Amino acid sequence: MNKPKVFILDPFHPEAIKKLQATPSVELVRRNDDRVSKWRAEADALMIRSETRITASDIEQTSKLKCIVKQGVGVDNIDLDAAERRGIAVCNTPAMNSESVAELTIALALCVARRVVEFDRRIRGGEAIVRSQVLGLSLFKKTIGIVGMGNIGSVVARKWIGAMEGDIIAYDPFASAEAWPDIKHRRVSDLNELLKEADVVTLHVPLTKDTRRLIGKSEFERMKSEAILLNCARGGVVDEDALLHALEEEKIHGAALDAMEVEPPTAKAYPKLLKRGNLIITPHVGANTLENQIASGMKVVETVLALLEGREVPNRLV
Ligand SMILES: O=C(O)C(=O)COP(=O)(O)O
Repeated sequence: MNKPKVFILDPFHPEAIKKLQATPSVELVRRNDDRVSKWRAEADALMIRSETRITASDIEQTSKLKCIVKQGVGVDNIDLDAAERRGIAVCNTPAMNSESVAELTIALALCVARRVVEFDRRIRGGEAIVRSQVLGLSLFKKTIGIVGMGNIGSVVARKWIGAMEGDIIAYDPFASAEAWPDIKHRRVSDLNELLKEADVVTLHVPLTKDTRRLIGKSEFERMKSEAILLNCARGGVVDEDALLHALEEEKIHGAALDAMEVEPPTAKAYPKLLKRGNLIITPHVGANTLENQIASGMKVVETVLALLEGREVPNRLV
């Protein structure tokens, strides 16, 4: 009998690949293999991250695909309805990257507040900054507004309390009122209330039809003039034209984006945004820590092997 074939379509940590190579019951087809384009016809299992898009048409063309296992949380790059129609299991690795994404979120908050990247850029550009003429903002005891109080949002809250001793306002229409009893936070049912009161607004929601452009022109109008916006979630959640306008008009102190509508973000795609001094852009690396890549990669492998053996897994979405 032929061994089930596992196709790896995105970059995975070598530890995870080694583990699969050492599993005699499966055959591995890696991204650099010529056969990789044949995944629709030949794959029993797919391993992906958020780079590869799996459309309804891709799924309809598959002949024996049993599962798609996505490293990370967001599954907006997979047509879940099409997978469900074909009885293809889709799994992710929930909560595994929370610490890494939350760390980057806090790092970006501090960098924007204290203008770290802006100063570095200006100094490298040859400017002799007069330090008495530049001020940052302190985040000590400031209020963070967390939009999406799930696994990642809750870790951001813990770190915020630990590092800044600040308050938490959370907006999450899907979390139960009893969620996170050990984290001191105030839940609001109106996003506007959070936007009005938060010194830092941070987004930790999936990209869905309800969250697309959640933060647009009127939301920026409601934010404090010293507010910082952080997006380590998905590009589509922020209206990027409205953000550009808010930064140009100095309606907020600054922003940081680890996720953008066009990735990788380039000067060609974002000629004006990339010129803003009060904006930090990172290339969707919230989950890119060595520790998380190893742990999450191994979790994906474990999930694929379980599904191919017909075992149930708790991280199955459809
Ligand atoms: O967890 C997610 O959804 C992420 O965005 C991380 O995706 P990545 O594994 O870095 O492609």
